Amino acid sequence: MRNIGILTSGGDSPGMNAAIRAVVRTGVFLGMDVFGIRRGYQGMIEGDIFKMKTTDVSNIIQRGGTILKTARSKEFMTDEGMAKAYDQLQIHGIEGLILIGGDGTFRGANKFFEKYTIPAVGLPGTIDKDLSGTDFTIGFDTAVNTAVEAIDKIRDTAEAHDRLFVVEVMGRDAGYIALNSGIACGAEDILIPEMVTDINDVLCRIDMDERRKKTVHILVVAEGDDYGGSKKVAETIMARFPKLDVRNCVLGHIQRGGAPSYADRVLASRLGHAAVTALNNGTTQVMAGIINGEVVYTPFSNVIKGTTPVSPDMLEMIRVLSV
Ligand SMILES: Nc1ncnc2c1ncn2[C@@H]1O[C@H](COP(=O)(O)OP(=O)(O)OP(=O)(O)O)[C@@H](O)[C@H]1O
Ligand SMILES: O=P(O)(O)OC[C@H]1O[C@](O)(CO)[C@@H](O)[C@@H]1O
Ligand SMILES: [Mg+2]
Repeated sequence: MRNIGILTSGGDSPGMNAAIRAVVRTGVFLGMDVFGIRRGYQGMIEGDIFKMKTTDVSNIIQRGGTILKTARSKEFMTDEGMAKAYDQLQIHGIEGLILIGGDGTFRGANKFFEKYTIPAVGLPGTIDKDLSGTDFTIGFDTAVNTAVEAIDKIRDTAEAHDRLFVVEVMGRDAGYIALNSGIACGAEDILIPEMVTDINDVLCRIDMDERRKKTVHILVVAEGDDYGGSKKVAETIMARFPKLDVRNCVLGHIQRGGAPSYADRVLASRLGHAAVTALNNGTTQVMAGIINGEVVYTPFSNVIKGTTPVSPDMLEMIRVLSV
């Protein structure tokens, strides 16, 4: 393969730049021309494509965001949009694609391959870690560390005022950021989409904490939790415990930015290198991931929407440690 394209798609995640760097440098090392496609599939449709040099990826390994920019493209979900994207690949002579994104990005890639047989290899770039086929996704570690830093600060002020905080972290369909930041910050409770939230149980645990004279309560809620978000949880608690001083804090997009952690830089570098090598060897429609320390390739169709159930031992541990 002579010419390959690379794009980032869906929500950005810290470490995407490190992945772009690894892809460009591996491609050039293998004698390929690597074309950057800006703004994900939307840029592919619009022909926002340029040839990348190894120096274009200098000094980016430590930077958050994505130098290629990203987008969610409604147009790519139409036949006309895909046809325009294919035309642009033909114009630039691009024979294969490296896609850094999440489940939606890979779903799109499979549809595109069915129509136009352009081979693609993916890298898991999402803070949510809502993909099977890899132990970690690029950006997850950094996002959890950002959440931990923020929740630690919230605990300081909560302690000063004897307050209860309901903190919402990202995770549209997966509770891994909530689970891991909650454990790391000693949260009193953690609400995640993988478990049906019984609000009466949550209220009971607060009641028990009150009897034990706990003065600070931190509840970490994943945005995708089935009860309806942290605001509703906070309102329900206020209604049941009018004497408690309750605050709600939504951490939001700060979790998507910032310098990637060392773990995300290493993961991105390994997967970027592995993905280009695989594409060059004729592998297609797979996502490169790392399981138990080894690079593995999982077909896009198996990667799509995979959250692993949270182990009951982990939940039991959270209850014990928050006594
Ligand atoms: N069924 C589909 N057909 C064609 N294209 C799709 C399809 N699903 C998703 N895409 C394309 O992939 C893009 C990215 O998908 P999505 O917005 O779901 O993000 P993602 O890749 O899952 O990342 P994240 O969830 O981490 O933000 C979409 O904006 C769309 O252009
Ligand atoms: O970029 P947007 O549209 O605000 O998307 C937010 C969503 O993206 C994610 O950050 C994943 O990329 C989710 O955690 C969150 O629900
Ligand atoms: Mg997704």
